[in-house]
Amino acid sequence: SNAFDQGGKVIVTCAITGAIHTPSMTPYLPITPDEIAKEAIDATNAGASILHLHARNPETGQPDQSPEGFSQFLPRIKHSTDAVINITTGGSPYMSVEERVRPAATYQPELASLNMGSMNFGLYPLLSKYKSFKHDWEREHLEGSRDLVFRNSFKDIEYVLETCYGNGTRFEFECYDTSHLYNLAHFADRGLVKAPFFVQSVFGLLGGIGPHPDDVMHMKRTADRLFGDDYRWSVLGAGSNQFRIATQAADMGGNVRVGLEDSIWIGKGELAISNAAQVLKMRSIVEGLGFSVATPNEAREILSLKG
Ligand SMILES: C[C@H](N)CC(=O)CC(=O)O
Ligand SMILES: [Zn+2]
Repeated sequence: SNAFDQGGKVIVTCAITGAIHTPSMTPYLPITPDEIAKEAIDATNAGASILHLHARNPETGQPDQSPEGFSQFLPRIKHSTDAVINITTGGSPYMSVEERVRPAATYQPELASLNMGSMNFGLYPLLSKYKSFKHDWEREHLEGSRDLVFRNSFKDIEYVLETCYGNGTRFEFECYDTSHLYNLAHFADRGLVKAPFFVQSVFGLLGGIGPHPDDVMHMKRTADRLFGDDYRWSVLGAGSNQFRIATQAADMGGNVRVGLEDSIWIGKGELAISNAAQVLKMRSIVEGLGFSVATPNEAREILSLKG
């Protein structure tokens, strides 16, 4: 189903910092717990109802998937907002699934991301855009992706499901291609995932499906055929495709994801100064289409979350 069936409500997810972009790419990437907490609270006040969260090393900005790393900002966010907390199990594509699932297993959030297939994860083309980096790990992070496989085997996916389902945690199913939709259908056939499925279709990440409007239509048509009314569709566009992809989907009643995890831009060649700036731009597009942004409780209703 989509906004047309959701009372004209569009769920805006904001992915605050992620594990793809690095500190030398933009001065606005939240790194420290204070920055992550403030950005998350501001994004919620701007209209986001779901916060997709990663942690980072406050000194170097390196992805940090330790429960301790998350403990530095989670309580403040929970205290200051009623946003739906969505903890990553993707972490950084260089991490093992055991390491990646620990924060979600520890904090038992309403939502956790679940990547629905293994894939090449091409970040190295970004190298040509930056002459120098503050930290050595940044260049290694990008260069290493030439030979990187983001591993999400059927066994890995089962492991995350088994680890989290008992906690009432539901999933943001990250689907980077139609094969990932079929993998989700496979787990649905096995009764290992419960409807409604929150499908986060990812466009324009090198190694996954492209950012062309036909790609968006193809993923939506495939999801409609495989899941009918049993899914809630959402999209994210990587990099400079973010707003074009989100607008196309919102026009079709789709839910959307923005945030500095997915793109550091607010417009052509213009850096976003905050996550809230992207949420506000997305909100004006959603309202311009005659829809309205869902509140956290409306999102809980639409996604059947444990609350
Ligand atoms: C393209 C996004 N970085 C996908 C993502 O958010 C993965 C996760 O955290 O599990
Ligand atoms: Zn993520």
